[in-house]
Amino acid sequence: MATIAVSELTRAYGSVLAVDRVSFTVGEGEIFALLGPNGAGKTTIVEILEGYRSRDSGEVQVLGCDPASGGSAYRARIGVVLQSAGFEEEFTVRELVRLQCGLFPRRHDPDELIDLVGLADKRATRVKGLSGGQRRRLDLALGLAGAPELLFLDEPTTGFDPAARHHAWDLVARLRELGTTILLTTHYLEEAQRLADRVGVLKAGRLLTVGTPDELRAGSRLPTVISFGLPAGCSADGLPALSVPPQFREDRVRVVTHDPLPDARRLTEWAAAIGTAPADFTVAPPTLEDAYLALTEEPADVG
Ligand SMILES: Nc1ncnc2c1ncn2[C@@H]1O[C@H](COP(=O)(O)OP(=O)(O)OP(=O)(O)O)[C@@H](O)[C@H]1O
Repeated sequence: MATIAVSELTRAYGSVLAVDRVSFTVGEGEIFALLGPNGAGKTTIVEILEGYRSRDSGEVQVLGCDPASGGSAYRARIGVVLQSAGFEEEFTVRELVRLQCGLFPRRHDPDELIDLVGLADKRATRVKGLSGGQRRRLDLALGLAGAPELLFLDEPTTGFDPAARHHAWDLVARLRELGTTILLTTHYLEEAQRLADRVGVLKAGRLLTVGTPDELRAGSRLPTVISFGLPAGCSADGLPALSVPPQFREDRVRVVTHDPLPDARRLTEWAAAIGTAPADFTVAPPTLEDAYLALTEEPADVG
């Protein structure tokens, strides 16, 4: 049975149709990322799934319950990590985590949880002495306090430096290993590519597509870009025939191709024949971000 099953979910605020007949499922142990531009409807969907917001129509089942009527028993089974939880600044990390763990019947050991989120050396630090990234780790510890079967992560690494972001990604990977199902929202496409088993892309309340990051990249039909520096003494005329005319930018050549393999083969054979390796030869297939931008920048499908 799916951990989350949403069918034809609809929610309007006055004349704004924030969520328009959205359907998707999330399997047990899966990491699912909801993506979409500002105002696409992500928060509305997540809050309906958490049981904090009502819906106008559609079916929603989460952990076998309807969140609208699940009450506190339902909410004890989920973990919610918000973007900016307000903390009691005078509490220490350990005090806050212990208090939060005490609220749940099924709970983590507070000290293990502090270790898990990488705050072991900040156990006795007051919240007011934590950096922004450390506060986000504390957010995560508090969201995990009830050993949730399902975790909602709302933009978990916004404001993180690169090292803290990688640490958070490792942590999510460990949670996956522990079997936690995760619904993630993020504006970082690299984060979705790294973490999500599947992603759903929303725009103006409609779910445009659902698939694995690789399926979305392949489905985008965007070209691959082969680029390299022209070796000294070589002219553009000497390049082999390719599936498309190459473009020249300063001293670099760009081949924007839907047929990358034969083009790359011709170019490497050409390089071998002239005996000089082109500088910084790269083959860049479309990224999830490219596919996402192509999808969300298309005119809206009305109907
Ligand atoms: N309480 C509310 N009252 C009126 N309109 C709302 C309310 N909450 C959201 N909306 C509108 O519903 C739409 C969807 O908003 P929502 O917050 O779900 O989007 P989002 O995808 O989470 O955006 P973001 O990426 O900016 O967080 C937007 O047009 C927003 O203005």
